[in-house]
Amino acid sequence: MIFASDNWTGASPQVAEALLVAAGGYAPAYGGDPLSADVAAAMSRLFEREVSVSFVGTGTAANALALAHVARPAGVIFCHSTAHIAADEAGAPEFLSGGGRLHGITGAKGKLTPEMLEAAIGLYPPEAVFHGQPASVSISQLTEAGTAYSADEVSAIAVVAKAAGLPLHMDGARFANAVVGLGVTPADITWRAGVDMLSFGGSKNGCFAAEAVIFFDPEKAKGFDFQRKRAGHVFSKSRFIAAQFAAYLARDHWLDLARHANDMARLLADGIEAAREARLALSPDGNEVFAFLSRDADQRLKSAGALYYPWPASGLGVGEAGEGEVLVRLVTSFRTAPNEIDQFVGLID
Ligand SMILES: Cc1ncc(COP(=O)(O)O)c(C=O)c1O
Ligand SMILES: C[C@@H](O)[C@H](N)C(=O)O
Repeated sequence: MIFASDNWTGASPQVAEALLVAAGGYAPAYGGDPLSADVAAAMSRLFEREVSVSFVGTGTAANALALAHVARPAGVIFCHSTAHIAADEAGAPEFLSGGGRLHGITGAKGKLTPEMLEAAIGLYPPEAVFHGQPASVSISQLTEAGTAYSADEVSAIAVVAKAAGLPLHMDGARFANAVVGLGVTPADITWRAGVDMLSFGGSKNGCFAAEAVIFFDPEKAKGFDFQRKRAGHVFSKSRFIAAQFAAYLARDHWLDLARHANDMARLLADGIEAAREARLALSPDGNEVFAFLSRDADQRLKSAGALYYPWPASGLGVGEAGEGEVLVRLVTSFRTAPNEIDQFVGLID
């Protein structure tokens, strides 16, 4: 019963096999290999328009470098207060952007609302040199609450960002889970909805370490690779990141992996809803389940070897844990087995 994080999960056999095949022979270094070009073409097909694709090694690098690329002096990056860029990246966005600051907005279910974003931007009038100047907006898809923005919700955020002249970034560490959960195309919830830059994550969903920054207008990617190089993310053997993505995207393998993870999360959420010693905090849109467990159930689960994290209620908009309860995050993955769910549910019933 491993529900700590999809960061704990290994790699898909198809991705592993592709990496072994790519290990043979020679190939031009630093992105000049044919496989890297193939992946760029595959991503353009996937997003139904020409896109630029830049590989990086972690989701944090993808986020921080994308936001650094659009940074401004005394720039302010608007995001959710629980956003990974605010809570779990050790100041990488601020550091790589040369001192940009994050302005956290606490909308329910891990989401920004257009109204809250507009109000926050309004706190930084252009002539107010003391407060800094708006630089960008970043949303997570899935959010850190395991929820997904609908295409209309993304569009509404983009309208406010564009009205203020701000680029919109999407942290897609779990983008695959959002696409499957929403039943939409990748284009529908990105550039068609006004997203300018996407951190396209593969590491949590079956790759070893494969992340990419996608610009939906390749013109706006000019100069980005200098950001990437000086942060040490221009890979000498780029073909090994490319090989992972090639296998990941082939025949929609990435969606199959995410679909299984989401299905397991739904199964888990249904079991929690029916249980006597647990209650669901939020209905999952992807592969993250937030639940209140009784402390007795929490103890029983841990004694049985279940692994998961307690989770702060702030930003979820679900209220605090009651007396004798604990709020936890349960993350499923492509490797989660139905019998793990059955075992977990059997211990909270
Ligand atoms: C929502 C979200 N964004 C970004 C990241 C960053 O990824 P990494 O840990 O690879 O830097 C994570 C990590 O799990 C995440 O959960
Ligand atoms: C840092 C931790 O939150 C990680 N991003 C995860 O989702 O597991």
